Amino acid sequence: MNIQVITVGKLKEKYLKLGITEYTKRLGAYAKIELIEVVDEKAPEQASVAEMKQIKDKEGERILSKLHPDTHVIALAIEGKMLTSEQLADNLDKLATYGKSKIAFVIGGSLGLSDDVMKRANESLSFSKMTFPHQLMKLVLVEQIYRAFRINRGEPYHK
Ligand SMILES: C[S@@+](CC[C@H](N)C(=O)[O-])C[C@H]1O[C@@H](n2cnc3c(N)ncnc32)[C@H](O)[C@@H]1O
Repeated sequence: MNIQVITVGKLKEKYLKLGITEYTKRLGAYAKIELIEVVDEKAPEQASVAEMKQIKDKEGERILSKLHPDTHVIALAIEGKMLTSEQLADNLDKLATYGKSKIAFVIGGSLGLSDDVMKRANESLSFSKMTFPHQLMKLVLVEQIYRAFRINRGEPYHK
């Protein structure tokens, strides 16, 4: 399975980089994982609704340009569907069974994902009703993808 994790902006915090690198390395035993960072747009402090839409649209175009037409896209969104780790694992297992070998998880920038990205997404996934910074979300996501593969292999993983 080829998994893309697409995020907006450059990851700067060292502690997040370390965690993401660690889980990406572990995931390498199960899948081909590609971390893609698209350039973010500078958002003014007091952006109008129109300016915010413009920013999300520009970032969205960059995200969409990274997606192959065959890719099954899972957008991370607060208002998306909440799953248990076992359900996420089952979801990935079913996608593989149906021949979906390209999966992309997409995380929005500070203003979230554009309407076009949400329309392109095959499903949306919520990690809770709380708002997480996008870079921290990336770390939690790669850990959960790793956990999903361990669950599907029946391998021990501390609860
Ligand atoms: C700082 S948040 C954006 C907040 C923005 N106001 C919104 O409502 O989308 C940046 C990105 O992190 C992801 N994210 C943050 N919290 C999340 C959650 N609880 N579940 C799923 N994704 C989340 C989403 O992809 C979001 O676009």
